[in-house]
Amino acid sequence: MAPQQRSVYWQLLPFLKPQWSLFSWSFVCIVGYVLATVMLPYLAGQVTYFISQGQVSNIARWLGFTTLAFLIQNLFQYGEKVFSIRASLAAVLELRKKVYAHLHQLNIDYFASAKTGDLSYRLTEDIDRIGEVIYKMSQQFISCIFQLIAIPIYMFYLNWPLTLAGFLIAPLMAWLIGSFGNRMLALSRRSQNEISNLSSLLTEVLGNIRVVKAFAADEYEVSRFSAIADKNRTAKYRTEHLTAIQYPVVGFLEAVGIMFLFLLGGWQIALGRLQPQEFVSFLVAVALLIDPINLSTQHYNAFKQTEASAERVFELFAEKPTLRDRPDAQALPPITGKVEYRDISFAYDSGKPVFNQLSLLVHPGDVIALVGPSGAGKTTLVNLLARFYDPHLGEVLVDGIDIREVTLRSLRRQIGIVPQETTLFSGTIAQNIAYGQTTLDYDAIKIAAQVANAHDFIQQFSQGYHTWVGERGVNLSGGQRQRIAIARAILLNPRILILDEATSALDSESEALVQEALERAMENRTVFVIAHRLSTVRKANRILFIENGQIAESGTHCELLEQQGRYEQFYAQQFKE
Ligand SMILES: Nc1ncnc2c1ncn2[C@@H]1O[C@H](COP(=O)(O)OP(=O)(O)OP(=O)(O)O)[C@@H](O)[C@H]1O
Repeated sequence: MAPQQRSVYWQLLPFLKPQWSLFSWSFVCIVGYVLATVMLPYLAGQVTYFISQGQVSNIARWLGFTTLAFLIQNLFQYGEKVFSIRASLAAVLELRKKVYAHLHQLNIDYFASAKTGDLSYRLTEDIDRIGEVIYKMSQQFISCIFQLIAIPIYMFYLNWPLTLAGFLIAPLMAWLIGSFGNRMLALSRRSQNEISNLSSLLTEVLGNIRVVKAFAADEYEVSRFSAIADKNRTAKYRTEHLTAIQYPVVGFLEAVGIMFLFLLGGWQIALGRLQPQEFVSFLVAVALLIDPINLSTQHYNAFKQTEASAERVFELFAEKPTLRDRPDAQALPPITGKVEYRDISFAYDSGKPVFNQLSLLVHPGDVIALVGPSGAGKTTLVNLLARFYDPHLGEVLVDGIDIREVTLRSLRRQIGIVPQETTLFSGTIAQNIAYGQTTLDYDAIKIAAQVANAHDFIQQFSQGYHTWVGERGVNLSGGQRQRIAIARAILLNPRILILDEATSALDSESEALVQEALERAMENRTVFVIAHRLSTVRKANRILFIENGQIAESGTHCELLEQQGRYEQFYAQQFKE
């Protein structure tokens, strides 16, 4: 079989291997369980025989043996369940951690196109299904298969013509189960996609509920939701409908098979080729086969259905990060904050060049304001510095070191970023300020908050720095959130600071507090600020007017006004009240 046609389940092997000892113990218990189970028909035959002879003491003795067989069978069943659930949960935990860590390695571009709801569905529901299948396969399915092998062997030993006749129906059932399974996989793929579409829509719409409300788009959204939910219902119904057909068909065939056996058994007894107690043993063996047959049908279905989930999870591993640490990458030593862009050319995947041989030298402590029309490349310029992307030509150097030669972590830890919109994660204010740090230094957090003008408002909450924010936490105003973001950047004490000034207007008091916090944050650091405020451009050491992939003009506010070039025009439009 060609590797690409291999079942996706093969890719689970590396996650199952470390659990081999637990799986082995489970296997031992399964063998014990099946052996104890195979004893039962024989014991039932013996009990029947002594009942027919009226030998009470023998009846009691054989019933005692039967009870013991049941006890052993149940103890082994407990063992197989416990060992295999432990192994499956451990394997799934490893898989989930690996997928999540892998997602964090992917380029930032991947997340621009991927749907968050879909990703979270893959990491939760899909992986849970895989876990269930591993459990069912490693425990129940293997046990069923062993029973389906061991019990018929015993039946052959009892009376082979009867067994052979009884199993005429088996290939037909196997074929039926197989064809149901393939159809089930196709339907299940569709159903899974519909559920993940629903989850993506919910994440997108509920996450942007302000926009929905502002555009009075609630009816539009409800109808969009209804359409996808309806597709989801149809897909689910088709899967369940197939199951609804499958069980009665397989069940009916089983019933016909059993009737057929009674007929043959009666005939064999009449011919004197079979003892009545042997026929009882035979019937008990057949009864013991019903559960494994039914369960293996169910498990086969689950196995096929979950193949779609496994495909969706392993698809994520197929996404490869292009932006990663080189094998020989070293940690960036503490920097002074000198930045150089050397002959940079860069284009996004769309192919349209953003920069063409751009060069720029920034000295430690310089405050650089990036100004220019929308889409000129201001954000891209700082994205290249934080290495969210690599330039196609040229290099970005920090303190003379090409940033591709150092680890991403050591680079980003020395660059503070204050974005336009502050994201607060679920947690306390202190945890949000110290975002990404595992141990909290409350003194340092407090100092950072003081510099960022956040300490006073934080103190006003009854729980201070322990106040819960983010989802289900207190609501912070736009200005307060910005000051938390500033404190977050200050706490890292970075030599390079990137500020993306918020365009949304704050009230004048809040504005003044944010402005003051920013000015303090900028002190003694190299700062790149995507400027939207007049006060910022005035204070910058240098303004870069970016246009058409180039630094069209460069100088202080006064110098550029005197030049009466593009900046002067832009200034007249954008900044003058
Ligand atoms: N992830 C992306 N994928 C493809 N193209 C992108 C991406 N991000 C930005 N661009 C394009 O690159 C160009 C520069 O974008 P950039 O965001 O750097 O501009 P900007 O000057 O920061 O704009 P604004 O002031 O509007 O934020 C634009 O043409 C934009 O459409």
